[in-house]
Amino acid sequence: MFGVVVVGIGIAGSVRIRDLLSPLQSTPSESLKLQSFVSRRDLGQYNGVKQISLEEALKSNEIDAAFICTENQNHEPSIRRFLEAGKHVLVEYPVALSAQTAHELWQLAEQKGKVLHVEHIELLTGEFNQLKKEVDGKELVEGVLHFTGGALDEQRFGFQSFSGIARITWLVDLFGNLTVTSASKEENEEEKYSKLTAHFTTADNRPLTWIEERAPGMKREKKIKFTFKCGVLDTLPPAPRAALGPPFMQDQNLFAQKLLGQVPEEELAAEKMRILHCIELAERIKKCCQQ
Ligand SMILES: NC(=O)C1=CN([C@@H]2O[C@H](COP(=O)(O)OP(=O)(O)OC[C@H]3O[C@@H](n4cnc5c(N)ncnc54)[C@H](O)[C@@H]3O)[C@@H](O)[C@H]2O)C=CC1
Ligand SMILES: C=CC1=C(C)/C(=C/c2[nH]c(/C=C3N=C(/C=C4\NC(=O)C(C)=C4C=C)C(C)=C\3CCC(=O)O)c(CCC(=O)O)c2C)NC1=O
Repeated sequence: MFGVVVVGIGIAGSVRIRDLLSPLQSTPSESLKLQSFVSRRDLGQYNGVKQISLEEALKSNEIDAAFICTENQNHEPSIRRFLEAGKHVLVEYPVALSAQTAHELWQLAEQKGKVLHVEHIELLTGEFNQLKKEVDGKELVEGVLHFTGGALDEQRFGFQSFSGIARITWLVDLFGNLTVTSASKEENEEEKYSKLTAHFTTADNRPLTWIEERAPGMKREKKIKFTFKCGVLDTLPPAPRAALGPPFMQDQNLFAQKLLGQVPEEELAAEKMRILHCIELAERIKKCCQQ
């Protein structure tokens, strides 16, 4: 059994608590035991789980792993403290807000011999599984991924290429490693409107464009237009419910498998490479926009 503490009780943190309290039967999640949670707010208890302070969590012998579900700005200091305290870490994406920090955090995890797991539920949805099947084996000519969503505060969630890392991850998982060719950002501070446009090329020199548009009240939605040699894909295929349960639950199982030593080294290495590659693209986009 691995004792777990959840840190940060927002949308993601409350789903984590729910899922930890009701693991799917006969899945690796059954080896996780939710012990307590940490919050800046004084909640006392939440769904029967007790609140403790961050210091108590770091010192506690009954806690083996922390789920970091706070805003992006807080990921780095939290991951560092839990790894330093000898705990395994699961963090909601993005792992960090700079490429250098991400590298340092992995180094620290390896030095401490602990698991550093980054949630990427965007790869675990029925929608994405279906899309991946459709794209598989087709030859890309060019593509666009356009995301819209509500405003996110950059102070708390970081530059848009980092908070939007899930879109970069989609493109990399579908089309392989990418190169950023240019990027720009439009903003209207009064209306809290922002639009990021990034251009990439694939290893075969095919162009891909990512647009991330955010404003208060804007509907959370993804649109695609992928042109292949054999035709155009311009709607996300209808998504069957994922057979393995909701995305956060699948992610929790993956983390438990890592703790149990059930994930092959090559898989861990490939995942780490993908995450670091995506963070490096995010960093490159940020630099282009700030030039
Ligand atoms: N909501 C979702 O569906 C998904 C969220 N994520 C990631 O999950 C993380 C959290 O996002 P949401 O839950 O949507 O945001 P949110 O704003 O609902 O929750 C963040 C929570 O963390 C708390 N918090 C911040 N700093 C803290 C600290 N130092 N100590 C304790 N608590 C602290 C805040 O008070 C807030 O309750 C982000 O990294 C986001 O990118 C990732 C995938 C999906
Ligand atoms: C309803 C309001 C709502 C909010 C405020 C919300 C926030 C939210 N959803 C995210 C991702 C995500 N959120 C979800 C799914 C969900 N997330 C949920 O809160 C719910 C209810 C679902 C259920 C379907 C998924 C699958 C991702 C990964 C990125 C993606 O594919 O869109 C992220 C991480 C940053 C990002 O990729 O944009 C945030 C902050 N999601 C929402 O749906």
